[in-house]
Amino acid sequence: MSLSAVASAAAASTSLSSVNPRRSSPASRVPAPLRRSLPWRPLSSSSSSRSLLRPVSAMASPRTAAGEAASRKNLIIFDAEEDLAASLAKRTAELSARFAAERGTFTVVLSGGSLVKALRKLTEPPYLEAVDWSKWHVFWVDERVVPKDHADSNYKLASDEFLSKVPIPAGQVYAINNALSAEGAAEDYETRLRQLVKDGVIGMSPVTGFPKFDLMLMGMGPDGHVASLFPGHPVVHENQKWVTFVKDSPKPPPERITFTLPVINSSACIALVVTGAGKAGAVHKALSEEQNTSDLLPVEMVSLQDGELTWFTDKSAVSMLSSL
Ligand SMILES: O=C1O[C@H](COP(=O)(O)O)[C@@H](O)[C@H](O)[C@H]1O
Repeated sequence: MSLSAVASAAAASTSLSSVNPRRSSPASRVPAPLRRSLPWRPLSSSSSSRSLLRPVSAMASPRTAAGEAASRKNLIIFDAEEDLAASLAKRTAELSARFAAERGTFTVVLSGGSLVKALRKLTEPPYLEAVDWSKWHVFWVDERVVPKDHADSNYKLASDEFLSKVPIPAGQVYAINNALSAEGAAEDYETRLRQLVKDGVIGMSPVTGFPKFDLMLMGMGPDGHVASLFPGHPVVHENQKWVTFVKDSPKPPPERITFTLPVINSSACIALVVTGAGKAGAVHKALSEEQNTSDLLPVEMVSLQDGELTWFTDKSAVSMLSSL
C-alpha cells in the first residue's frame, strides 16, 4: 500500500463522513477498489502526512459484546515519527486539561517499550509549562519484577526519559514494589489501586465494575502483546483480578506484573502507539476485516466498553493493510 493510496482513501472518506450514516452506508459510497475491505472510515485528512480514520459502525463487529456501543476506535497514520510524537503530546495535553477540570485528577497509565520515547514532546515547550502536572497520577500497565535501577525496569525507562523531566509530585507516581515476588507485587499493586479508588483518585466504571483510568498510553509488541499479556498465555483470560502476574514471559525478563484486560478495557481513553514494519503483521491481523475470532491476539482483545481507542501508527506499521 502506498501513501497515495492512504491519502486517496482519506480523501474519499472525508466526503463520506458528511453523509448521515443512518441514511446511507458509508461503505457503499467508497470507490469500488476500497469498498470490499475497508473497515475504517476516515474522519478527515488535513495534510498528506496524516490520515485520521474512524471505523465504520459495523467495525463494532461481531466479536464485540453488548454494552460496547459507546466505544470509539480511531486510526491515525503518520508519515514521520516526529509528527506522531507531536500529535500524541497534543492529545495527551488536551485530555489532561479535560480530566483535571472534570475530576480534579488525571490518571495516566504507561507501558514500557517504544511508547516512552514517543512521549518526549510533552517534556518540551509549550507542554512543559502548559500542562498542570500537579494533577497527574502515574501508573504502569505492566512492569518487570526487577530492581528500579535495572535496565529492564519500565519505571527506570519512564523515569529517565519522561518523569524526571516534568514536575509530577513524586507521591503521585505509583511504581510497583519490586522487593516482593511477582505474585506479591501484583497483589500489592491491586491493593494500592483499590485504596486510590476509595480515595477518589481513580474513577470506577459503572459499566464494568473495574477501575476506569483516564488515559492509557500503551505500545504493542511485534507478536501482538499488550502490557504483559502475551498471545496464548492464560492470564489473557483473567477476568476477576485487576492486576496479575506472569513468571514465564516469552519476552525477557520472565517475571512481570500486568493489568488485566477488564481493567484495560474499562479505560476512558487509550492511545496505542505502534510503529515499524516489525509490527505490520500484528496490525494487519488486528485491523483487517479478515478476523479469526477464535484466535485473537491480545491487542485484538483491547476493546473499550465506554471510551476511545486511538491507534497512533506509521506507514510501515500499516503496510500490510491492503484496505487502505
Ligand atoms: O515488554 C514489553 O513490550 C511491550 C511492547 O514494547 P515495544 O518496545 O515493542 O513497543 C510494551 O508495551 C510493554 O510495556 C513492555 O513491558
